[in-house]
Amino acid sequence: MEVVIVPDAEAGGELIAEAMAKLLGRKPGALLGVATGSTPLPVYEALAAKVRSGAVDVGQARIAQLDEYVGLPADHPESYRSVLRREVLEPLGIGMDQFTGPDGTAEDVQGACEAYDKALSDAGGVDLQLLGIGTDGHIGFNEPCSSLASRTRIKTLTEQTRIDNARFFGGDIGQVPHHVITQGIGTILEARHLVLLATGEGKADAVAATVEGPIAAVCPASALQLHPHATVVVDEAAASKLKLADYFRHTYANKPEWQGI
Ligand SMILES: N[C@@H]1[C@@H](O)[C@H](O)[C@@H](COP(=O)(O)O)O[C@@H]1O
Repeated sequence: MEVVIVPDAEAGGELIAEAMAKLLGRKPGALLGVATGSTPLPVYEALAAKVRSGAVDVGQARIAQLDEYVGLPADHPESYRSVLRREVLEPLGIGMDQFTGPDGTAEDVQGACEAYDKALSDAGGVDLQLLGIGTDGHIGFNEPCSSLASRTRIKTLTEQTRIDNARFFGGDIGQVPHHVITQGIGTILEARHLVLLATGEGKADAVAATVEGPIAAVCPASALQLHPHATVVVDEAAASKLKLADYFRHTYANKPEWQGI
């Protein structure tokens, strides 16, 4: 696992957008896995700026969703499909025909989960999966003690995650669904490159457990330690509880320039 400590969220966004641009340069039809939440926004802004300047062509790029609320109509403004349309697809000029996500409105939720897992592998697998992290170490909506081998499935949110996400529902926790569909941890680990971005002091404990703690289902993001190509990008505040911060700074400062992340 590589840990890159950046000065701020904007620098993290630029670094990851650059990695996405390089990937699309060598594989124009790459499948990019995207996440919701506030953290990835600087990545999408930096990538959109590259599209506008002509530095990257997303004409053939494909976008895959990480997780979704169960029961929100697809056109509800806070369904993750709507959020991604607004924050990723529209700014990048990518159409819905280049997008794939789970059906959070399906009557047969389990069937929808299995269908999405299969759709991802039929699409050739995710090339780069961008991840945020919950304050409890969750990735996607894989709450603590999710199986590290899990596939896309329905999960019940913890109260903490519902409290954290109430801000997107006008602060009304009653509006936050209890159930979600999420790519499983086993599904996420199949992506060719995992890039987790964490910013702010509120993520410092979760980042320390992810990077320097044991691989344990109680911290789902620690599963990244099992992946052959995982990059954790953190700002100074999110890195503040890493014991090996100086080592991570040293290795990143001295790696070959051609290597990228
Ligand atoms: N399902 C999403 C996660 O994918 C995201 O990483 C997390 C953190 O969000 P934020 O980046 O806003 O802290 O929120 C939700 O739970």
